[in-house]
Amino acid sequence: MDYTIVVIAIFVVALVAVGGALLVIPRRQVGPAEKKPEVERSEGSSGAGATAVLEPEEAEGGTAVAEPEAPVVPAPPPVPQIELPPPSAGRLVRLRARLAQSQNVFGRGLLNLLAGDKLDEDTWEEIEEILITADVGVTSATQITEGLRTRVRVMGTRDADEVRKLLRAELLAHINPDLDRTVRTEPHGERPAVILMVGVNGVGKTTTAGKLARVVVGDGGSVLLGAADTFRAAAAEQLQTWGERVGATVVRKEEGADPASVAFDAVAKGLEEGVGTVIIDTAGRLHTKTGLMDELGKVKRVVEKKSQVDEVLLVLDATTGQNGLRQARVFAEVVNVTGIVLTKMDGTAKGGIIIQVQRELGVPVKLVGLGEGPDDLAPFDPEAFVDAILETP
Ligand SMILES: Nc1nc2c(ncn2[C@@H]2O[C@H](COP(=O)(O)OP(=O)(O)OP(=O)(O)O)[C@@H](O)[C@H]2O)c(=O)[nH]1
Repeated sequence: MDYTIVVIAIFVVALVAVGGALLVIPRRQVGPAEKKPEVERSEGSSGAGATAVLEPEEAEGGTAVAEPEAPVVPAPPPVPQIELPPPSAGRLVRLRARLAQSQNVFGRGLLNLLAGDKLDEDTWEEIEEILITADVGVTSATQITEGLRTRVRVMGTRDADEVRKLLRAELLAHINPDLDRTVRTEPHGERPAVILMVGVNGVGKTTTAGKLARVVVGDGGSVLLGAADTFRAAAAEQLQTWGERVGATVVRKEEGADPASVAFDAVAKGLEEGVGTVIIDTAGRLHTKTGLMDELGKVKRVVEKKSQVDEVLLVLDATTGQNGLRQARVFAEVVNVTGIVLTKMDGTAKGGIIIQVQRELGVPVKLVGLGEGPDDLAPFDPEAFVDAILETP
């Protein structure tokens, strides 16, 4: 009997022990699975290709329950920002400080000498030298000095303001304010105006083509750019960027393609799109005069099958002085240059080049580059230029 009671007691204890264990074990197993899997999105996870990263412990053994993936919506392609550049009017006035800064030596040097105690032979020689140093050219420097000397004598004045006025008038007369400096960008009915940019590499030709496109757009026109400088692939690339910024089509071909065919296609496309102005950048390598003549002559002839060429703008780097002038002469001999663009005027004290180049080529300076910024190209205004040189308010 006692034995039976002992056996029953052992059985009951064993039953309780097994039951308790059964109750505890399932709980432990449920624990980790209850935990929600953490899903971390990589940067920019809103777009396509977002990666769910599992925590290491879950990846090892736990049953990770991933949240349903949100439908992947591809990011829209970036819309190029089309800029609206400022109009051309008043640009030189805006950039006057830069001009005044670079031409300061030239203007102030002259004014200081003229305001000195004595105006003798030596002083007049110094005045002439300053003008020559500023690239005015020997002939013009002599004429300006003589003209000023006569005016000062006739007026019998040494008053600083009066002398400044006389110098202003003399310089202005040599820059010739009466020349027509209009850049002909206006279309002819259905036909766009065509502008050829010529000049040696590195003078800022491609940049100027891009800046000019902005001037035209800023003035309310529409533009197409032709990358006929097929010599350098980067030039077409550069032009493409300029075009995109103002929403202009750029016609280009592979490196080494025939520049004339690019120019022809550009004008044809310009007609088709109904744009007002087609600006064509050319390579104009100065390897030989005959080569240059062939290349530019062909471009011009081919373009003229579609439309007249309204402007041939010769781009010159103002910092290159006499070298630039030599280049200018060669270009003027091979193509009918209708206007000059002087770039990098912000980087030289030799603003007198304007007088010399106009005198040599008989062609007006129409635009000046005064910096690397996209809108640092201004229509040339003789009065604003002289006032900046002399810092006249
Ligand atoms: N400071 C200053 N830099 C300028 C001006 N105009 C152009 N540049 C710079 O001159 C450099 C040469 O300009 P590009 O337009 O590439 O010269 P390019 O004549 O077209 O040369 P290619 O494309 O090789 O024919 C660039 O760094 C321009 O930013 C200007 O008015 N002032």
